[in-house]
Amino acid sequence: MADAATKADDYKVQAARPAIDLVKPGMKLGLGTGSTAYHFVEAVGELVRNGLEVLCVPTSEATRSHAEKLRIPLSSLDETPQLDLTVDGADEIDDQLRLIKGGGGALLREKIVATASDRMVVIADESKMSETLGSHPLPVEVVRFGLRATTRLIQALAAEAGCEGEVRLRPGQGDLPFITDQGNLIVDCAFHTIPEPEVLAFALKRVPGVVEHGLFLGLADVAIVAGSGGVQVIRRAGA
Ligand SMILES: O=C(CO)[C@H](O)[C@H](O)COP(=O)(O)O
Repeated sequence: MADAATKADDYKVQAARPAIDLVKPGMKLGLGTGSTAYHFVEAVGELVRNGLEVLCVPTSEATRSHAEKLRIPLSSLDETPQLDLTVDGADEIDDQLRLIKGGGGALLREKIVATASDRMVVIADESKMSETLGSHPLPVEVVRFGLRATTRLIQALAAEAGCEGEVRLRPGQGDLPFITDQGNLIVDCAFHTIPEPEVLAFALKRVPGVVEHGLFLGLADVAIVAGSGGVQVIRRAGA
Protein backbone atom coordinates (compact mmCIF):
# COMPACT_ATOMS: atom_id res chain seq x y z
CA MET A 1 0.00 0.00 0.00
CA ALA A 2 2.78 2.40 1.03
CA ASP A 3 4.61 1.41 -2.17
CA ALA A 4 1.61 2.25 -4.36
CA ALA A 5 1.29 5.63 -2.61
CA THR A 6 5.00 6.34 -3.11
CA LYS A 7 4.76 5.40 -6.78
CA ALA A 8 1.73 7.64 -7.28
CA ASP A 9 3.61 10.50 -5.63
CA ASP A 10 6.62 9.87 -7.90
CA TYR A 11 4.31 10.14 -10.89
CA LYS A 12 2.94 13.43 -9.55
CA VAL A 13 6.50 14.78 -9.33
CA GLN A 14 7.21 13.52 -12.86
CA ALA A 15 4.07 15.22 -14.20
CA ALA A 16 4.92 18.52 -12.50
CA ARG A 17 8.49 18.65 -13.82
CA PRO A 18 7.77 19.36 -17.53
CA ALA A 19 5.21 21.99 -16.56
CA ILE A 20 7.96 24.04 -14.97
CA ASP A 21 9.66 24.36 -18.39
CA LEU A 22 6.62 26.35 -19.53
CA VAL A 23 7.31 29.04 -16.92
CA LYS A 24 9.11 32.05 -18.37
CA PRO A 25 10.45 35.22 -16.71
CA GLY A 26 7.79 37.85 -16.11
CA MET A 27 4.89 35.41 -16.36
CA LYS A 28 1.70 35.74 -14.39
CA LEU A 29 0.84 32.28 -13.10
CA GLY A 30 -2.15 30.56 -11.54
CA LEU A 31 -1.07 28.07 -8.87
CA GLY A 32 -3.31 25.03 -8.51
CA THR A 33 -4.37 23.13 -5.43
CA GLY A 34 -3.78 19.55 -4.30
CA SER A 35 -0.99 17.02 -3.90
CA THR A 36 0.09 17.17 -7.57
CA ALA A 37 -0.02 20.97 -7.87
CA TYR A 38 1.99 20.99 -4.63
CA HIS A 39 5.04 19.75 -6.55
CA PHE A 40 4.62 22.48 -9.17
CA VAL A 41 4.42 25.14 -6.45
CA GLU A 42 7.59 23.70 -4.88
CA ALA A 43 9.37 23.92 -8.24
CA VAL A 44 8.19 27.53 -8.78
CA GLY A 45 9.54 28.29 -5.29
CA GLU A 46 12.92 26.93 -6.28
CA LEU A 47 12.97 29.03 -9.47
CA VAL A 48 12.07 32.13 -7.45
CA ARG A 49 14.88 31.37 -4.97
CA ASN A 50 17.20 31.26 -7.98
CA GLY A 51 16.09 34.70 -9.12
CA LEU A 52 13.17 34.10 -11.50
CA GLU A 53 10.62 36.92 -11.49
CA VAL A 54 7.02 35.76 -11.69
CA LEU A 55 3.75 36.89 -10.14
CA CYS A 56 1.36 34.20 -8.94
CA VAL A 57 -2.30 33.90 -8.03
CA PRO A 58 -3.10 30.93 -5.74
CA THR A 59 -6.31 28.95 -6.22
CA SER A 60 -6.86 28.27 -2.50
CA GLU A 61 -5.84 29.40 0.96
CA ALA A 62 -3.81 26.16 1.28
CA THR A 63 -1.81 27.02 -1.84
CA ARG A 64 -1.51 30.64 -0.70
CA SER A 65 0.12 29.62 2.58
CA HIS A 66 2.39 27.11 0.80
CA ALA A 67 3.49 29.78 -1.70
CA GLU A 68 3.99 32.36 1.05
CA LYS A 69 6.34 29.97 2.87
CA LEU A 70 8.33 29.67 -0.35
CA ARG A 71 8.36 33.49 -0.72
CA ILE A 72 6.71 33.30 -4.13
CA PRO A 73 5.44 36.80 -5.09
CA LEU A 74 1.65 36.68 -4.90
CA SER A 75 -1.14 38.74 -6.34
CA SER A 76 -4.90 38.51 -6.60
CA LEU A 77 -7.18 38.46 -9.63
CA ASP A 78 -8.35 41.93 -8.60
CA GLU A 79 -4.83 43.27 -9.07
CA THR A 80 -3.89 40.86 -11.88
CA PRO A 81 -7.05 39.87 -13.73
CA GLN A 82 -5.36 38.13 -16.66
CA LEU A 83 -2.84 35.33 -16.26
CA ASP A 84 -0.52 33.68 -18.76
CA LEU A 85 -0.67 30.13 -17.45
CA THR A 86 -2.37 28.09 -14.73
CA VAL A 87 -1.01 24.70 -13.72
CA ASP A 88 -3.34 22.55 -11.65
CA GLY A 89 -4.19 18.94 -10.86
CA ALA A 90 -7.43 17.08 -11.56
CA ASP A 91 -9.48 14.25 -10.13
CA GLU A 92 -10.42 12.82 -13.50
CA ILE A 93 -9.46 13.57 -17.11
CA ASP A 94 -11.00 12.19 -20.29
CA ASP A 95 -9.42 12.03 -23.73
CA GLN A 96 -10.99 15.37 -24.72
CA LEU A 97 -9.32 16.93 -21.65
CA ARG A 98 -12.64 17.42 -19.93
CA LEU A 99 -12.01 17.34 -16.19
CA ILE A 100 -13.59 16.64 -12.85
CA LYS A 101 -12.02 18.89 -10.23
CA GLY A 102 -12.78 19.84 -6.65
CA GLY A 103 -11.66 16.78 -4.73
CA GLY A 104 -9.71 19.21 -2.55
CA GLY A 105 -12.70 21.55 -2.36
CA ALA A 106 -11.12 24.42 -4.30
CA LEU A 107 -13.11 24.09 -7.54
CA LEU A 108 -14.64 27.58 -7.50
CA ARG A 109 -11.40 29.52 -7.21
CA GLU A 110 -9.70 26.98 -9.48
CA LYS A 111 -12.27 27.56 -12.21
CA ILE A 112 -12.15 31.35 -11.86
CA VAL A 113 -8.35 31.34 -12.04
CA ALA A 114 -8.20 28.86 -14.96
CA THR A 115 -10.78 30.90 -16.88
CA ALA A 116 -8.70 34.05 -16.33
CA SER A 117 -5.63 32.31 -17.81
CA ASP A 118 -4.52 32.20 -21.42
CA ARG A 119 -3.57 28.53 -20.92
CA MET A 120 -4.42 25.83 -18.43
CA VAL A 121 -2.07 22.89 -18.08
CA VAL A 122 -3.21 19.90 -16.04
CA ILE A 123 -0.69 17.68 -14.31
CA ALA A 124 -1.66 14.23 -13.09
CA ASP A 125 -0.64 10.66 -12.50
CA GLU A 126 -2.10 8.06 -14.85
CA SER A 127 -4.79 6.95 -12.37
CA LYS A 128 -6.69 10.15 -13.22
CA MET A 129 -7.27 9.21 -16.86
CA SER A 130 -10.75 7.94 -17.58
CA GLU A 131 -12.72 6.85 -20.64
CA THR A 132 -15.95 8.34 -19.30
CA LEU A 133 -16.05 10.95 -16.53
CA GLY A 134 -17.93 10.08 -13.36
CA SER A 135 -15.95 7.44 -11.52
CA HIS A 136 -14.80 10.23 -9.17
CA PRO A 137 -17.80 11.82 -7.43
CA LEU A 138 -18.53 15.21 -8.98
CA PRO A 139 -18.09 18.01 -6.42
CA VAL A 140 -20.67 20.80 -6.59
CA GLU A 141 -20.27 23.95 -4.49
CA VAL A 142 -23.59 25.12 -3.05
CA VAL A 143 -24.77 27.86 -0.70
CA ARG A 144 -25.96 26.81 2.76
CA PHE A 145 -29.42 28.29 2.38
CA GLY A 146 -31.91 25.73 1.10
CA LEU A 147 -29.44 22.85 1.05
CA ARG A 148 -32.06 20.09 0.93
CA ALA A 149 -34.07 21.80 -1.79
CA THR A 150 -30.88 22.40 -3.76
CA THR A 151 -29.82 18.78 -3.38
CA ARG A 152 -33.23 17.56 -4.59
CA LEU A 153 -33.11 19.82 -7.62
CA ILE A 154 -29.56 18.72 -8.45
CA GLN A 155 -30.74 15.12 -8.36
CA ALA A 156 -33.80 15.78 -10.49
CA LEU A 157 -32.00 17.80 -13.18
CA ALA A 158 -29.01 15.47 -13.20
CA ALA A 159 -31.36 12.52 -13.77
CA GLU A 160 -32.75 14.33 -16.83
CA ALA A 161 -29.14 14.65 -18.01
CA GLY A 162 -28.69 10.87 -17.64
CA CYS A 163 -26.88 10.97 -14.28
CA GLU A 164 -28.20 9.21 -11.20
CA GLY A 165 -26.57 8.49 -7.87
CA GLU A 166 -26.16 9.59 -4.30
CA VAL A 167 -25.68 13.32 -3.68
CA ARG A 168 -23.94 13.64 -0.34
CA LEU A 169 -22.92 16.66 1.74
CA ARG A 170 -19.13 16.58 2.13
CA PRO A 171 -18.19 16.08 5.77
CA GLY A 172 -15.63 18.33 7.45
CA GLN A 173 -14.13 18.19 10.91
CA GLY A 174 -16.11 16.40 13.61
CA ASP A 175 -19.83 16.75 12.98
CA LEU A 176 -19.38 19.85 10.84
CA PRO A 177 -19.67 19.97 7.06
CA PHE A 178 -16.67 20.85 4.90
CA ILE A 179 -16.57 24.61 4.28
CA THR A 180 -14.91 26.00 1.15
CA ASP A 181 -12.60 29.01 1.07
CA GLN A 182 -15.64 31.00 -0.07
CA GLY A 183 -17.68 29.86 2.95
CA ASN A 184 -19.93 27.51 0.97
CA LEU A 185 -20.71 23.77 1.21
CA ILE A 186 -19.85 20.97 -1.20
CA VAL A 187 -22.09 18.12 -2.25
CA ASP A 188 -20.36 15.17 -3.89
CA CYS A 189 -22.44 13.53 -6.62
CA ALA A 190 -21.66 9.83 -7.09
CA PHE A 191 -22.96 9.51 -10.63
CA HIS A 192 -20.42 6.79 -11.61
CA THR A 193 -20.82 7.73 -15.24
CA ILE A 194 -21.52 11.10 -16.87
CA PRO A 195 -22.51 10.29 -20.45
CA GLU A 196 -22.74 13.92 -21.61
CA PRO A 197 -20.73 16.28 -19.38
CA GLU A 198 -21.88 19.41 -21.29
CA VAL A 199 -25.54 18.50 -20.76
CA LEU A 200 -24.97 17.90 -17.04
CA ALA A 201 -23.00 21.15 -16.70
CA PHE A 202 -25.86 23.07 -18.28
CA ALA A 203 -28.39 21.37 -15.97
CA LEU A 204 -26.39 22.14 -12.82
CA LYS A 205 -26.15 25.80 -13.79
CA ARG A 206 -29.97 25.94 -13.69
CA VAL A 207 -30.02 25.23 -9.93
CA PRO A 208 -30.12 28.57 -8.07
CA GLY A 209 -28.31 27.21 -4.98
CA VAL A 210 -25.40 25.92 -7.06
CA VAL A 211 -22.44 28.29 -7.04
CA GLU A 212 -20.24 26.20 -9.34
CA HIS A 213 -19.60 22.59 -10.30
CA GLY A 214 -16.41 20.63 -10.79
CA LEU A 215 -16.81 19.92 -14.50
CA PHE A 216 -14.05 21.84 -16.31
CA LEU A 217 -15.03 21.73 -19.97
CA GLY A 218 -12.92 23.34 -22.68
CA LEU A 219 -10.60 24.85 -20.08
CA ALA A 220 -7.57 22.54 -20.07
CA ASP A 221 -5.33 23.00 -23.10
CA VAL A 222 -2.70 20.41 -22.23
CA ALA A 223 -2.47 17.48 -19.81
CA ILE A 224 0.87 16.14 -18.63
CA VAL A 225 0.26 12.63 -17.36
CA ALA A 226 2.92 10.46 -15.74
CA GLY A 227 2.72 6.71 -15.27
CA SER A 228 4.43 3.37 -15.73
CA GLY A 229 4.95 4.08 -19.45
CA GLY A 230 6.63 7.46 -18.83
CA VAL A 231 5.32 10.98 -19.25
CA GLN A 232 2.66 11.68 -21.87
CA VAL A 233 1.66 15.13 -23.11
CA ILE A 234 -1.92 15.28 -24.36
CA ARG A 235 -3.20 18.36 -26.18
CA ARG A 236 -6.85 19.28 -26.51
CA ALA A 237 -7.96 19.30 -30.14
CA GLY A 238 -8.10 22.89 -31.36
CA ALA A 239 -6.29 24.30 -28.32
O1 LIG B 1 -9.37 19.91 -7.85
C1 LIG B 1 -8.54 19.83 -6.97
C2 LIG B 1 -8.67 20.53 -5.68
O2 LIG B 1 -9.90 21.17 -5.58
C3 LIG B 1 -7.31 19.03 -7.19
O3 LIG B 1 -6.63 19.52 -8.29
C4 LIG B 1 -7.71 17.62 -7.42
O4 LIG B 1 -8.47 17.19 -6.30
C5 LIG B 1 -6.50 16.70 -7.59
O5 LIG B 1 -5.79 16.64 -6.39
P1 LIG B 1 -4.52 15.73 -6.23
O6 LIG B 1 -3.46 16.29 -7.12
O7 LIG B 1 -4.20 15.83 -4.76
O8 LIG B 1 -4.91 14.32 -6.61
